[in-house]
Amino acid sequence: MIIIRGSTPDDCIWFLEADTKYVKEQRKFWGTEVVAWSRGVRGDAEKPVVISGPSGVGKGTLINMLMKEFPSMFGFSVSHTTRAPRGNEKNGVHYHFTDRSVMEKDIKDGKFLEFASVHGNLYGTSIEAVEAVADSGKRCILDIDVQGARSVRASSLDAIFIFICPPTMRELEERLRARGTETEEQILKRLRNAEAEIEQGKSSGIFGHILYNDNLEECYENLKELLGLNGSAPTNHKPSPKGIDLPSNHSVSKIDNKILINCETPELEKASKNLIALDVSSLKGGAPGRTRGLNVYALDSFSDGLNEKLS
Ligand SMILES: Nc1nc2c(ncn2[C@@H]2O[C@H](COP(=O)(O)OP(=O)(O)O)[C@@H](O)[C@H]2O)c(=O)[nH]1
Ligand SMILES: Nc1ncnc2c1ncn2[C@@H]1O[C@H](COP(=O)(O)OP(=O)(O)O)[C@@H](O)[C@H]1O
Repeated sequence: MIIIRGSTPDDCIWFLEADTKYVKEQRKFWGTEVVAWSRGVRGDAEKPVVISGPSGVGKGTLINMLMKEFPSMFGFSVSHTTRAPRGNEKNGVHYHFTDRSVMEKDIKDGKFLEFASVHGNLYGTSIEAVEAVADSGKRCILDIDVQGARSVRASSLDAIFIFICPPTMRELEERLRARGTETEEQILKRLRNAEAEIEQGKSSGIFGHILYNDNLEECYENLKELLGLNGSAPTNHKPSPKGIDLPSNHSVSKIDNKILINCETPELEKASKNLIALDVSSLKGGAPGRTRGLNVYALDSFSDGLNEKLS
């Protein structure tokens, strides 16, 4: 672990990853030794939720309902795509609309957690998209296809996988047509792909949960239930932790899983709260990009609190 002096509180603690799942994965991918640094992020993030299903089944509708009812709890992973925006879609909100050449280069540079060619266009989840949601203290929702879900399943991201099924193919076709966002040719392509997607969604073992979206309200209730959101409004949204100021003069020691930074403040009156503890016992090594679970707090070294908190 290194602490960078003079950096912002959110950017001052970094970990060198040794043999974490991510490093092993990247070593295998590149066929060479890999050095990975990841930023120490205080607190933890809840498991991301991966939602898949054929075009027109209602994924977007269900996700919107969830985000509307629990705005402080969920954040959407904004994917990249090479398809053209629909009339109501905003760049950076619904998707990052991008050129194929740019996206292919970013994929090559390892910026994507997963990507797939779907209905003739390239779609992908950037590592940054998922991490940005987790940084904001929210639970990340990914709307991705079955191939993407398979890649996420094989990655270091620990997630919940949900597949949404239509009641019938006929109903799926009606929804796609009624939505009115695709040309006839695109609708037919999406319907052709839907059969294989449903087959794989049900049988591949990727998805831990399958929900039928027949009646929308019922399906939404079932979704909330499996996310543990039924009943009273959840209160487990953690406030963002406050920043810490790292002084220029300090000494560092280690007791068990706690790293203590002793700040040398010359004035006695300022010398209470002069010890910062970094509890690394719950670290989740695990880039991409971040090591989560770091617990940082100030200790008053002149009180019994020190012994209490360290015992
Ligand atoms: N693998 C992958 N699939 C994605 C991503 N973003 C969207 N998709 C999937 O691409 C498919 C087409 O999405 P879209 O063009 O928005 O059409 P819609 O499903 O009819 O709303 C859907 O199955 C999405 O779940 C992504 O980042 N990665
Ligand atoms: N249970 C449902 N019953 C009827 N229409 C639905 C239901 N769920 C969604 N829809 C409608 O079907 C269309 C496709 O839904 P959408 O959320 O865009 O699907 P997806 O994101 O899976 O492509 C939308 O017009 C939506 O309002």
